[in-house]
Amino acid sequence: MAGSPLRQLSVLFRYLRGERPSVLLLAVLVPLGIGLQLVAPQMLRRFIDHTLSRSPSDLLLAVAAWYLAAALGLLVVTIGCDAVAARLAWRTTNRLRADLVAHCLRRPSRFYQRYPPGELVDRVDGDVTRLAAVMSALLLEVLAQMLLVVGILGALFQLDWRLALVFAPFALGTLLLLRRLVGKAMPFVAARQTASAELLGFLEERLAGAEDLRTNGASAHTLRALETRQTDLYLKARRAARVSVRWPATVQGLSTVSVVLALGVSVWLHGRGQLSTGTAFACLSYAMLLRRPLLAVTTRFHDLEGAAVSVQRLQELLRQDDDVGPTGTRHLPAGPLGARLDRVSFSYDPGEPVLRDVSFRLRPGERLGIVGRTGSGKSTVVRLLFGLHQPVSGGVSVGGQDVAGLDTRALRSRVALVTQEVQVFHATLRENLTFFDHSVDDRRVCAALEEAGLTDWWRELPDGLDTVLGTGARGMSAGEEQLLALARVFLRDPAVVLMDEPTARLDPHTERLLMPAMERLLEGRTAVVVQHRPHALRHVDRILVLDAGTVVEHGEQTVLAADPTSRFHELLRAG
Ligand SMILES: Nc1ncnc2c1ncn2[C@@H]1O[C@H](COP(=O)(O)OP(=O)(O)OP(=O)(O)O)[C@@H](O)[C@H]1O
Repeated sequence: MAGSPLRQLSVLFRYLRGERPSVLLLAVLVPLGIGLQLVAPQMLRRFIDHTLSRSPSDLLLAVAAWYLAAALGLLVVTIGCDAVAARLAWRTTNRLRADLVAHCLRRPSRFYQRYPPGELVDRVDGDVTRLAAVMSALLLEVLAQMLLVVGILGALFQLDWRLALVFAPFALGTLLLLRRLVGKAMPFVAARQTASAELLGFLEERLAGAEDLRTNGASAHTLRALETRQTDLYLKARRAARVSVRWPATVQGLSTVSVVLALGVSVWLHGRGQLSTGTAFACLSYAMLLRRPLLAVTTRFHDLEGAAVSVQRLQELLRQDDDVGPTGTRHLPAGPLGARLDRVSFSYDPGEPVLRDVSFRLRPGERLGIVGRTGSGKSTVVRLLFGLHQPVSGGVSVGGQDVAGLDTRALRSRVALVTQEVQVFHATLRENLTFFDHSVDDRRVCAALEEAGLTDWWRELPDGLDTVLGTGARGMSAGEEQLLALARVFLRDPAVVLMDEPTARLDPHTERLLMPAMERLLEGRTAVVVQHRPHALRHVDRILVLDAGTVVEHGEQTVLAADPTSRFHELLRAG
């Protein structure tokens, strides 16, 4: 938690670069507002002194008119400043939010294992919103109020240097105190925000699994766990509030002392005939005015510390630069593509290898089925071919090109991955298939649905291709969702199809219904299909059996199935 809040927040100024007109406008409005605030006590001084010296009423009226004009001007400038600063804050933080979302969209699956969706939402939205609230406060209250303090001291000096001498140590002392205290509450604020994000992550996970929790009788446990987390958040929030509240109270006390001091010095100088009544009144006005910026800056530091912690959390997120795909620039040749693993070893973390010396070669159009016990490394092979990970040693290639050297978009356009997880977006059926690419012709969309065997289903939908699917809209069965995933692949027409247990969450009957569509999809394409149930691998040419990351069998499916001594035969028999 190193660094002061202001240093942490300075990273936000990068986002101010594109906002020159608003920044320039603020650069004019803020000093103007400060000038108007400083000028008001001077008007009062003149008014009082002219009144006491019985000056002509025209002069008094003119001073009063100027005072009113200054007050009105200040009102207009304050409203203008607030509006420009709020707009600036929203525009800059919206850009920050967009950067964060773009960054998250590039992250691999392990990033989402590290940050559950609820916690990510708290960072991408909660932290950014906290920053939006503070950006305007930062611009207006911290910088402008500091300027106001300097302006007041200057005005006092101009009135009488002895007055300035009384206030300068107070203002300086307050600022030094603030400097010492700034950042002290940050560890506590960080603990509060982490607890809050964890609570959101917990809620998101438990509400998403509400049905499972209810049917398995785990609701009471969930409520108890919620209470524990809420208590933790409450205790951390209370601790942060206690630490943060210390110095507004200190500054409040100091500023009261300064007003009493100003009053005493003014009365003393006035009594000795060295200060006019108007000047004494102006001095008191400045003393009151000085309280405002110092108190505002002080109380705002609580928010600023919270914002600085948000920036730290956002920076931590932005530092996660483990990219989701290969970073190369090469493209794949047109036409059918082969695939190859050449003596590949791989481990997720430094430690036990997950794959050891795995090799196979697929000619264009050839289909490989991978079977093996749970945890034997089947999905890892698929992820390597999809460019989600790089091997520790050995080579992974598609179409004769090393996957690591390929352009990610080029790879994804020719290689498709189907898993058991199907994300149905809250969007129309058409958008769910085209991934929001509105240039795709409806005829191609319908053809893809037909290939997937979904024609009867979608024709029954109330709004056809415009029917909204997903949460809160038209629900789908697990089988229909899986067919939708196949239709997405048909639409993209890739050369290589990778399937990672696409039917794992389906019952055998639904799985059988899906088989014709899967067979159509694999026809004429190079494919790697991972399946737990070896019976579901009818449509592949070759079989590779993995055991603890090592290839223990590899051959033609028909040959292995017919050989009673083979591992594959044993797996088939075991069912
Ligand atoms: N993201 C990850 N980080 C660390 N270890 C992982 C990760 N994903 C998988 N593993 C580990 O790597 C090993 C192989 O996992 P993999 O998912 O490839 O196995 P699998 O054969 O597909 O298993 P299953 O049949 O259960 O899906 C397992 O021990 C697993 O715990």
